[in-house]
Amino acid sequence: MNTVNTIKVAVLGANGRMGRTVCAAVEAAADLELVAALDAGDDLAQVAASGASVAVDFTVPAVTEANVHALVDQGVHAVVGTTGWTDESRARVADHLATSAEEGTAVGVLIAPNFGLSAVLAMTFAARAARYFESAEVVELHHPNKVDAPSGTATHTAQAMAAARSEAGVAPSPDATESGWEARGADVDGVRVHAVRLRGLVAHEEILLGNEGEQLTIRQDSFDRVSFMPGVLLGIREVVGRPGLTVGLENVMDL
Ligand SMILES: NC(=O)C1=CN([C@@H]2O[C@H](COP(=O)(O)OP(=O)(O)OC[C@H]3O[C@@H](n4cnc5c(N)ncnc54)[C@H](OP(=O)(O)O)[C@@H]3O)[C@@H](O)[C@H]2O)C=CC1
Ligand SMILES: O=C(O)C1=N[C@H](C(=O)O)C[C@H](O)C1
Repeated sequence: MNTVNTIKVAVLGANGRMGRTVCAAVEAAADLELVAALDAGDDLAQVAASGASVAVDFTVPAVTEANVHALVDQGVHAVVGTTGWTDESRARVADHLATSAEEGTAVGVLIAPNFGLSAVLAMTFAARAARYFESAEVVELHHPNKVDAPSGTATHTAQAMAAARSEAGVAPSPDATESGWEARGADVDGVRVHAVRLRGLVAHEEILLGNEGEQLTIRQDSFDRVSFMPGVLLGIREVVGRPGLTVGLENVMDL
């Protein structure tokens, strides 16, 4: 379907697990039109040439930042699910967007470590609960084809929990470990994050919060990549009206 009101969408990483699912979801949406499906080796100039106003990036951590800069240069809005972002790489994108806006092109970029509703809610609940518990740790569990660890979702979760704990003046989680630190997971702003890679899994996260005599466990499970699609489609529809950088779907959903 091709009407004047459709949003024209390009997908980067279109042959990947997420990219294939996004292409199918965009093609099935009456208000969206898939105009370009690009993968490794394709020329990104094809994005603007296709008439796309929004590009969705599900590629690999090594290339996603360069892709986003190229999209901003083309005046194309970006919805980014690829992981591997840091404070520094996000700041470079924010600077680029500000310069682009000053020059008259107001582009929006949405970077979300997880587009699944259950994951977004789990992260939000975890951030709210984190200051009420002495101990806080995160376990993320994924399929063994995943190239990065810890997951973007777990990193985002731990950072939000750490910020809430720091703001509330909560002491570091108690831990008497003297040796074998490699078994205690990654230290994300003081919150330990453990990564499991197991055949049969898709994407799962467990947030563990403990006090003397009690525990709160927040768990979310993504059993199928279609679960990310409502969030991705929401991001496409929203990003065109949100110039500048937005990080996290929770901000688009006003959670
Ligand atoms: N935010 C969210 O909700 C979610 C995020 N993710 C994240 O999305 C990313 C992709 O995951 P997944 O689909 O499983 O990974 P895949 O490896 O299945 O897909 C990545 C695709 O990107 C391609 N690619 C590599 N370089 C480029 C490039 N320069 N331009 C265009 N395409 C390129 C790869 O090609 P080739 O194989 O030839 O290198 C591959 O086809 C990961 O970072 C993952 O963590 C995943 C699920 C949900
Ligand atoms: O690689 C994946 O599969 C996923 N990656 C994202 C992450 O690293 O958090 C989102 C989800 O967990 C699936």
